Amino acid sequence: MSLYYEAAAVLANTDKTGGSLKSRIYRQKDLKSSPAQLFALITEASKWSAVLKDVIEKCGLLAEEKKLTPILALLLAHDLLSKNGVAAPATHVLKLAITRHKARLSAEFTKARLRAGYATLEAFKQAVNTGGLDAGQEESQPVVRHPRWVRVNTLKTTVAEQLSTTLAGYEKSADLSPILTAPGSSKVYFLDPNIPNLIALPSKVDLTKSAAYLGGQIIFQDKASCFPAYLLNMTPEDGDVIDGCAAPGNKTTHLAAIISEQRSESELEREQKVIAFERDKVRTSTLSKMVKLASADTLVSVKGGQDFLAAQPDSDRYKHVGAILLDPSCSGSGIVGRDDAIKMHLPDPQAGEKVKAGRGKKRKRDQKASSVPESSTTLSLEMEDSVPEETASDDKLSERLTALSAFQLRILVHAMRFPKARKITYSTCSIHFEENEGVVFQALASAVAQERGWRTLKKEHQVEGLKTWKNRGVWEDDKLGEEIDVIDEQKGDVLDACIRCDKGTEDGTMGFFVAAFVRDEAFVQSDLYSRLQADAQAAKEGSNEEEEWNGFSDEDTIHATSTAPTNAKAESGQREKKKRRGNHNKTS
Ligand SMILES: C[S@@+](CC[C@H](N)C(=O)[O-])C[C@H]1O[C@@H](n2cnc3c(N)ncnc32)[C@H](O)[C@@H]1O
Repeated sequence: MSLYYEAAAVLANTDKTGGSLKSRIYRQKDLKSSPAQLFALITEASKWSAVLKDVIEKCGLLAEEKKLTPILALLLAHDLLSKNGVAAPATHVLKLAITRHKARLSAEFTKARLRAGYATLEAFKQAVNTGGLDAGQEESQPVVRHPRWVRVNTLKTTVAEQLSTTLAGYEKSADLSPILTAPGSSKVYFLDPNIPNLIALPSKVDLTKSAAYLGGQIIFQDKASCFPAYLLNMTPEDGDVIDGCAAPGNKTTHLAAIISEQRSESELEREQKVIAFERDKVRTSTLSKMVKLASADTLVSVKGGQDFLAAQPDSDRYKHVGAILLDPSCSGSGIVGRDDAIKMHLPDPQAGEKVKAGRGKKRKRDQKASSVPESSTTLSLEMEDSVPEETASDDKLSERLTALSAFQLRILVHAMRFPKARKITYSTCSIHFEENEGVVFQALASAVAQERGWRTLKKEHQVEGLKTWKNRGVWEDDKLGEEIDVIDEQKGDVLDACIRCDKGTEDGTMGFFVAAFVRDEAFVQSDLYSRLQADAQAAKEGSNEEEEWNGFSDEDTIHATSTAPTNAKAESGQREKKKRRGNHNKTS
């Protein structure tokens, strides 16, 4: 019988344990029931709770059964009425306490169904499962919800195919606002105008069990998270692309889809690849699964458990890398909880007394009674931890931002060292200047960026769907160190090149930031020339053995952004080579 007691204990949460419902259950070590069973019971019962609260109160169950708490009554009534019965031996005290009232509970349940306008139990279940009973509430006060963004995976299917299968019967909306306020899981969709193959659906549409989702034909990916791969604007001439921080792989598979779409149009013989680095071994397994499910495995080479910072830019392995997507670990401050916090409406223990007092009097039936009665006690349960990778903590925010931005700058500057790279996107799901524009300005001021000619991609040169995006970079005074000398004319251009998304707006996005960097072909050629010279020199000195790249230290010089790119490109390449050899010598 531990199932109901354990579920009730999780819900009562007397220890005030933090975190999502899922993490609270899965973190408990001494459970007798399976965590999956507990999670399912609680989430299912919560969907029915508005109905069951009413049913339990009308029966006066809690006044008669003193052994039952409101939570226990709700969980047991749920299994008795909408499942196959209570999962306990026939003589168990809890089972007896609920089954004694089965006839009255069933009768009230039927009345609730009919009041809500459902002729069959099946139809009633369907409405409850898809949030259809929320309609009464939402009519009086429309709630704006974060949409469910669905990227159609063009490696496996097309938008047209998905509209006629997975989304058959859905009506097209001309703009996003009806999606944001759609009650329950209304069958309406919006085709995104900025990102190709992206569809917005009402928040509560549940496609998790659809064949398309399970088969990798559609991928749940927030609109903003689709910006980096699209902004990179890959062409067949760009060669390979590195995803430097890849797991779980949303952007990796997006890149693969974009490359694949162009493959048919390309006359180049060499096939482009996505090289996906993921430092964390556990997250690598998620990445590999996602890549396979999306049918991207022939295009993606997963560098699992490998640190991008340790990748040697001059290595032959990366000689075709013309583009790099960097989406490093960040504070996650832009992430929107997937509006899937659930509410559990609990029955009022006093309701039985009122029922007894009122019994015998003719009750006026309200045919139009709301299917979601007002609740006196409601539990709100977060379903998922909203920050999947890192957990932001307010108290040490400034320290954390300093550490994160130092790492982000380091990884971005490292990407700028790949000799053939001519495009980079840098993104975070953070709202903080320090991790966003702050990193961009510091990267531009780095010796590597200046010597290699990196600059931000101007708004007017951005890919069609994003040059029209209005929300651009912001400036915050006194956030950059004094060594960064940003001159005013340049500041405006750089900020205009940066793209921001805010959460909770009519755009329906999470909080996000992305900037693209580019450099001219002359700089790329000059880098390659430097590399050839350095190799020749090294061969002459007889020290051309394989080296392990240890990266530059964090103390890499940062120059003022006003400095013009140097003409002495070959020399600068030599300097870097020497420095690299120096580092190697020190560590070997
Ligand atoms: C924000 S997540 C990336 C999300 C991913 N781009 C997507 O859209 O699905 C950052 C990932 O980078 C990984 N990471 C952090 N530093 C790394 C490094 N130096 N090399 C490779 N992976 C790294 C983290 O383990 C984490 O999985």
